[in-house]
Amino acid sequence: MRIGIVTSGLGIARQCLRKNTSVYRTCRRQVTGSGSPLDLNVDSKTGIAVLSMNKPPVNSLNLEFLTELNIALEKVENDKQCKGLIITSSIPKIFSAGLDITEMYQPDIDRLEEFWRTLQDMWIKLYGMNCVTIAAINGHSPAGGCLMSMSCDYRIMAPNYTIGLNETQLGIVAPFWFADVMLNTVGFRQTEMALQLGTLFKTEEALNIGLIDKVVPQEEVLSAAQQEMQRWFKIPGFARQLSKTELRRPTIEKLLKKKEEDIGYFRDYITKDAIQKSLGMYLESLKNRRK
Ligand SMILES: CCCCCCC/C=C/C(=O)SCCNC(=O)CCNC(=O)[C@H](O)C(C)(C)COP(=O)(O)OP(=O)(O)OC[C@H]1O[C@@H](n2cnc3c(N)ncnc32)[C@H](O)[C@@H]1OP(=O)(O)O
Repeated sequence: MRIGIVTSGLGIARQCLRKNTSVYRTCRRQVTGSGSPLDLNVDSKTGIAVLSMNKPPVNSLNLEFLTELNIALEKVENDKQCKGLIITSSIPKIFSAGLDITEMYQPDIDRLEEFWRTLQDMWIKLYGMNCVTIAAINGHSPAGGCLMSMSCDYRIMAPNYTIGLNETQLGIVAPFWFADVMLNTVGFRQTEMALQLGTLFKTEEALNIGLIDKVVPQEEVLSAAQQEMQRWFKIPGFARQLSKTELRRPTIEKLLKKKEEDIGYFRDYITKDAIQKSLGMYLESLKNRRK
């Protein structure tokens, strides 16, 4: 089954979310053309869903894209046929460039808050997914891209890319829940160094510190993820799921308790003059890189 979801504005996205049971039908109908930022393929035989991000140029996470991701995650979670989810990218050499910096630079405040809330929701869903989740990292994966990868159960990455929480290099700070996920993944010492230095790890370095679990050639990333999934499927689902929930629940609950506070903190922090200046300079440096 091939399902695509188009980004034709928040209206449709919200409509899909509200009428959750008809999401499949509604979205399939919309999809026929090209231009969908997400491809969701569910193989009913294997029970594996492949969610491929396809938002040129760099799969940056803006409000609309995060909304689409939320819809897709919800669909997978509600689909009794789906036992596993692989997240990957259709953009050559990029998994995801992380949060769309233009959402945070000179923002409209209402949209900024909605953006952050939607990101929180996406992370809560992904980190807490009952089904097995594997990140097939076939490109660079900085900041928000790294958060998405770390939120999966297993990470397979192609060589010669970078991954990490590089926020300090932008002059900003990774939120506590980004840091918590990294802590849960690689431990305190690696996290305190990586977060302060804003380290972007090369694939091999990421493997060495346990930020990713396996390296395979670029063209094998997806098939390796499909293969890995079989190992997880052999474990009785309920026992595996409960083990995951027990381990991840405290981290999710920490954010759930402070969701509104976190949105306010983010808004006040991001709109500070000094932070706006840093973001503006970083955006400029990205644009000038190719000159
Ligand atoms: C208390 C809370 C505090 C705040 C917390 C905020 C947490 C933030 C989390 C984040 O995720 S911030 C984003 C961090 N991301 C990055 O630093 C990645 C930046 N991008 C790159 O390094 C590179 O673009 C790339 C991903 C390695 C790809 O390189 P490539 O050479 O293939 O493409 P580019 O020519 O650099 O980019 C093409 C195009 O896309 C624009 N762009 C790239 N990344 C972003 C982004 N994250 N947001 C918005 N736009 C981005 C880039 O400027 C180019 O634009 P044009 O010049 O074509 O207009």
